[in-house]
Amino acid sequence: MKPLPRALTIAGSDSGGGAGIQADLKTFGALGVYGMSVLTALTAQNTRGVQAVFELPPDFVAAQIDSVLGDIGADAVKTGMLANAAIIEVVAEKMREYRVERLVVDPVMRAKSGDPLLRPEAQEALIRRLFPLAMVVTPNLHEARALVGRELRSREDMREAARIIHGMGPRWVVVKGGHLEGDDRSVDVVFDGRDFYELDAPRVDTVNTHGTGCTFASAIAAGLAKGLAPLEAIRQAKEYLTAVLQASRAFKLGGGAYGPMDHFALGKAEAPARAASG
Ligand SMILES: Nc1ncnc2c1ncn2[C@@H]1O[C@H](COP(=O)(O)OP(=O)(O)O)[C@@H](O)[C@H]1O
Ligand SMILES: Cc1ncc(COP(=O)(O)OP(=O)(O)O)c(N)n1
Repeated sequence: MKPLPRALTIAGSDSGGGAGIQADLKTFGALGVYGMSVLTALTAQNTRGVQAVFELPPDFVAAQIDSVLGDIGADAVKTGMLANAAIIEVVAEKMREYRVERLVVDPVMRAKSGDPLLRPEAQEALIRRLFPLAMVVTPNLHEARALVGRELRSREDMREAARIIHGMGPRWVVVKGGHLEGDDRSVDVVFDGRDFYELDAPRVDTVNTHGTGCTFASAIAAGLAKGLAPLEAIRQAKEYLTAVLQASRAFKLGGGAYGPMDHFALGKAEAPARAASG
């Protein structure tokens, strides 16, 4: 029997279940990957926003990584909310110690609600300590803007940002276009240091976009854990995310502006068809 691919997420908890560790583990499960988690912070969060954040001690983050990578191991690792510079330092040190090759860094800075998830002074540590270890980094437009220090309004701006961020060390950069205004497509720009690729998908008309970034980065990690090449893992992640967004449109949870997705909506949509044909 083929061993189950293993993926680890190092991220914060979203008590509302839409983003963070919860979205990551749902994505791993939906994509047939054995998921593990190292918590960096707890958030009291729902569809209305983030009400409170509790950052875990860096030593405890290190202990969790040792428990998982010292015993079970991982075929790919994904980072999400890292909260502060001390946690970033510890995570980077452990990625080196365990020689993690397939590392996806989602440079989470704030939630869609606008609430901060990374201390501003920690951005430097993210760039200097973690980016050089990353196989793929996945900034959204706001994060890319903060990383390169200029406004991004067009695809051309996204390409330029991808080029600059690539210079910070990662092998692949995906600048996500989910927040680009006035576009009926949802286009992400991918750069590997030589070539640009555009991942083009229809923009899904839905309020259920909470956790799209976490889901996308976890799906890339799942693909890498299965042994896919980076570009193929990125393409498949985009397809998965678009399909889940489409299938989750009727989902309604909470009273806030952005609802969560239903990661298992695809399986449910297919179930009656399978039963009918079987
Ligand atoms: N309404 C939408 N329809 C289709 N794809 C979307 C939509 N919103 C975001 N995406 C896609 O979701 C992924 C995550 O992007 P984004 O929402 O920008 O990230 P984040 O959640 O980190 O802010 C990207 O592939 C982006 O293109
Ligand atoms: C605990 C936690 N981690 C990350 C995020 C950000 O998630 P993201 O996928 O970028 O989704 P939005 O927050 O932008 O909807 C989070 N909110 N909480």
